[in-house]
Amino acid sequence: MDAQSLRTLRSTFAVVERRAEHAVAFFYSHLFWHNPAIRTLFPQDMAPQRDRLFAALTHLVTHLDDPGLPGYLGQLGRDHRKFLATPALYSAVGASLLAAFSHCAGAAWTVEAEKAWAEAYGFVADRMTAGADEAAAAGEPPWWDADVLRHERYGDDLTLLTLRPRRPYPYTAGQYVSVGTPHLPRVWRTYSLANAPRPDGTLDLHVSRVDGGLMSTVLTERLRVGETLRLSAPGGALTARTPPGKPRTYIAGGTGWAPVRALLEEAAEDEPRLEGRLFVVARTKEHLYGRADAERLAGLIPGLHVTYITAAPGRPRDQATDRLVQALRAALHWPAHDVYLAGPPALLTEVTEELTALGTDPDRVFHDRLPSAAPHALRPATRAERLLAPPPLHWHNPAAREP
Ligand SMILES: NC(=O)C1=CN([C@@H]2O[C@H](COP(=O)(O)OP(=O)(O)OC[C@H]3O[C@@H](n4cnc5c(N)ncnc54)[C@H](O)[C@@H]3O)[C@@H](O)[C@H]2O)C=CC1
Repeated sequence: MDAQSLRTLRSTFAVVERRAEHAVAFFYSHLFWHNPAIRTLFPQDMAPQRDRLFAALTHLVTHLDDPGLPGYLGQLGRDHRKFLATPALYSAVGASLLAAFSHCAGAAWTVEAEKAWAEAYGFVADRMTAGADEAAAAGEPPWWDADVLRHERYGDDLTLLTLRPRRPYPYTAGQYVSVGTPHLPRVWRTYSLANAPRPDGTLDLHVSRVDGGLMSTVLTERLRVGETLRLSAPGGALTARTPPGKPRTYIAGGTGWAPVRALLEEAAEDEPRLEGRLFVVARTKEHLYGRADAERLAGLIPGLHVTYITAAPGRPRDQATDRLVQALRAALHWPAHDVYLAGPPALLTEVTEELTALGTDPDRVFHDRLPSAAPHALRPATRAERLLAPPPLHWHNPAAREP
């Protein structure tokens, strides 16, 4: 896409963004009015969906010149096979998107703008369809059914699940998966896989119950051993990439422990002599559910130095992050370290900023931004928030872990 078209896309988007609520309402009304059958592909509660449209568009508009975008879109298309997304669905979404933009952009909707958006959407749809076709050609199913083998609760908020997919489920330690359950038709939420691939194919998920959260409440309170969950193709880029011999730091906040645990399990197998440090952060001592596992892994990786951090009793959970920042400041040699980071978005933002100030190369701080677990607003509150939390293209990917 040429520079002029990029400018046009961004300037029209800036206009439409100011009327985001109206644009979203127009988009879905147009889509469902012209394609009534499509409504059944979306969850009953459309409110979280509305956020995702603009989160997705923001991601697109801010990443159009990113060389990683085609690969990302291919992966997204692969993931969208779980919705049984067809070429007809992609065209219908494109037509309604352009209709919503032409309705809301006012004088900014010029012939050039229409051309630029049609081209951009065509590119997105083509890359996603190609990703889906490649996965289908490789014999990959649209989703994997997985039986629940273990359902273990820790207090009111935390549940550890062990699943056995009925077909081999290939993934890399550190990746995440979208999970669906018959209790909540067409609703999907992302969870990190909490173990490195095992010979018996079983896998663990750590679920933190979000107040008012649909999926996390069902997985915590209603799911039983013997039930079946659906898993989408794995995704995410929090995978090991540190050259042998280079020191590294792992930082896990809350259930962000899940992908870090998987990475450490893999490292214990592949590179047990690594030099590194691990910070495990939790809102209270009772929430430090990963401690026994962390000790076990540190036993297998003698060069791993572990620090546990919690908030003081009765203090808010983010006090633990203040304490973490103090501990990070006290640690040395940041420019030499690769950093693997997982946890709530606010923790990721704060820690990334701090690490940059401490001299870590920002390109060597690895994390995925799972969609926020916070209750949704119609759209995220600030521009910075939207830019910092670009989830997958959610307007047809209800894969977010939102209530
Ligand atoms: N791959 C990843 O990055 C993963 C991310 N997550 C995310 O981690 C979160 C897990 O939730 P819980 O286990 O309930 O964690 P939590 O809410 O108990 O928080 C854990 C720690 O994160 C920090 N934190 C939380 N809110 C903060 C805030 N507003 N400002 C600064 N620091 C804050 C605090 O240090 C807190 O002790 C979810 O948002 C989930 O989406 C979960 C698994 C994997």
